[in-house]
Amino acid sequence: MRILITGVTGQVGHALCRYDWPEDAEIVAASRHDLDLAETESIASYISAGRFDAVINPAAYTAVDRAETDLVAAWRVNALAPAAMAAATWKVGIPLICVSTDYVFDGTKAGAYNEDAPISPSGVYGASKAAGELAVRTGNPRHVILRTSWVFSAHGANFVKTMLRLAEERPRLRVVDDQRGCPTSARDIAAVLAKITLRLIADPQAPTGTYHFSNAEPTTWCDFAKEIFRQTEPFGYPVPDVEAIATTEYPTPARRPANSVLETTKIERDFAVVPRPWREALAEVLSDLAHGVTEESEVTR
Ligand SMILES: NC(=O)C1=CN([C@@H]2O[C@H](COP(=O)(O)OP(=O)(O)OC[C@H]3O[C@@H](n4cnc5c(N)ncnc54)[C@H](OP(=O)(O)O)[C@@H]3O)[C@@H](O)[C@H]2O)C=CC1
Ligand SMILES: Cc1cn([C@H]2C[C@H](O)[C@@H](COP(=O)(O)OP(=O)(O)O[C@H]3O[C@@H](C)C(=O)[C@@H](O)[C@H]3O)O2)c(=O)[nH]c1=O
Repeated sequence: MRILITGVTGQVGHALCRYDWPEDAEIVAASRHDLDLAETESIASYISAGRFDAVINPAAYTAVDRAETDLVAAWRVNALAPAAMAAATWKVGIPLICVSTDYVFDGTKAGAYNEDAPISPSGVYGASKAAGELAVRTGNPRHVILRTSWVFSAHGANFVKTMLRLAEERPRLRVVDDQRGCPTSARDIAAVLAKITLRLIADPQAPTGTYHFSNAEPTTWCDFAKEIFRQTEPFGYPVPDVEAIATTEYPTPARRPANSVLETTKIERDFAVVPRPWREALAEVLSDLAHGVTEESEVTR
């Protein structure tokens, strides 16, 4: 079986390429150079020529603040490209697995968001991802949209690596303590995406639709930062003071949801997925970073 993976230089795409796929899986890892998703017209021919059995699309325009002023570019990659992929995959009769975000919610709900909760994105990134979701839902009934949140890994850009970099530069960090969510390891997301993809390829009756997946145990960005430094202290990394601040004290171009905790019971039931606590996944990533396993090495499969 041939599986196309996009966004392979990113956190999730890279983890997917390093996943321990079964022997009979041929992974086609498409970088921007192979398939530029901003060139919407090229997507259909690439997919129809590829003779794939499934497409996994973690590629996205993920610069949340930059998207506010780079709207067309964000919409091209996050909305138009998934639309073209949905049409192309439906035409050749294969499933499409896309990744979406907790930022489709406005964060005003008190508890965790389930898959049926109304979406109401507050920024361009979230809105463009929501449009991509809609296009996938309407374009290919054999789809899974996996919403996740606060992704981190040893590879690529993320909050964990930002905190470690800032700790080298400053003795004191100020981090918002009134936005709640669940940090999620890219490696864990990749394992879930692989499981779903293999099931969809093997079973035409496999469940489809929208699913939430994150690591377990909601937290705030501030407590996430504190835990990063608690865990890195034994490695001899600098440990800054972390000051809890309100969102109003850290103005950003894009508004982030105050609560974007995702409820994961549906994916646990339908795909037998068991989310582990993010602190456990964080320990794995920090250990990789401390031992120089940055996962930057070339993907060979
Ligand atoms: N990061 C996060 O915290 C979260 C992410 N998500 C979603 O998860 C998915 C994976 O995110 P993550 O791995 O962190 O993203 P990254 O930002 O790490 O990677 C994005 C990937 O998309 C690729 N890409 C961007 N534009 C294009 C283009 N025009 N053509 C081809 N490829 C392109 C990038 O390629 P290049 O290197 O060439 O730019 C890169 O490989 C995304 O769909 C994102 O919306 C959901 C929740 C949280
Ligand atoms: C660097 C920094 C950030 N912050 C705040 C800003 C923001 O509210 C929060 C997170 O900051 P970041 O900009 O790193 O994260 P952000 O880009 O908002 O992360 C999001 O990325 C997209 C792609 C997603 O889909 C989301 O799930 C989420 O992971 O922390 C501080 O309070 N202090 C700091 O020093």
